[in-house]
Amino acid sequence: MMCAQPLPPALSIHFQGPIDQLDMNISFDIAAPGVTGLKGPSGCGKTSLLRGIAGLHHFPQGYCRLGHEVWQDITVFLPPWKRPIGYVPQDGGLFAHLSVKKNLLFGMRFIVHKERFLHEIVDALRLQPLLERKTHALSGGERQRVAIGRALLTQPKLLLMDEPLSALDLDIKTDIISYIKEFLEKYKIPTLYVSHDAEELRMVATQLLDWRSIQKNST
Ligand SMILES: Nc1ncnc2c1ncn2[C@@H]1O[C@H](COP(=O)(O)OP(=O)(O)OP(=O)(O)O)[C@@H](O)[C@H]1O
Repeated sequence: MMCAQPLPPALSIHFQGPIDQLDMNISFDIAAPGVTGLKGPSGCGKTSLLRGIAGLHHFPQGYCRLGHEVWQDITVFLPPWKRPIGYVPQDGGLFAHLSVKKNLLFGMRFIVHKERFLHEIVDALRLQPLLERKTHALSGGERQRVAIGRALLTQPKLLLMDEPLSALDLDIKTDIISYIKEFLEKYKIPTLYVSHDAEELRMVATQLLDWRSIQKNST
């Protein structure tokens, strides 16, 4: 009789070794899709961890697997453009030479029902008045909303969010968190969500990771 193989963890990470001044040694598995909140002291390496998962840092001893797909091990290192992720960096990482609408459309080429999907996200993130603007003419909170919209519109297999709502005030933040949660549940996108704000993490996350619990002692 065939036995069903247990499903692998949704995300499995081990990064060890130096990048610039940082000596990273962390290891964790995330068992199921959902929003995993990550907190830790300033400068501990959270952004560097996300960049490692995105393939923007190459830790000397690294292992990174999403579901059955290995993105990094001793023989493999997938470049960032081959990793189906959505990444919302702290500064938004928008393309300065493109309008808000063109930023949003970037990466949507494989999405069906494009117009309807775009309309839904623009509406939920209140981006309609910004669509023709250049990104240098946006406030911090506007940049963050555009960056979130751009990441969601690619329907990634993994979403990495680094302080994505830090510039928004509570009213709009609460609405946007409700929408993001609904979206991620609908499309079953595992998400790693970094924030210093305990209340924000409580609202958005289905589980929490503390940096100290994933950090391994160097030998
Ligand atoms: N480009 C860089 N060159 C040199 N050192 C860097 C660079 N970027 C980050 N670091 C250093 O690496 C360490 C980890 O930085 P990182 O941004 O990953 O931390 P963080 O936990 O995200 O911090 P914060 O919560 O303040 O955003 C810090 O000591 C930082 O000074």
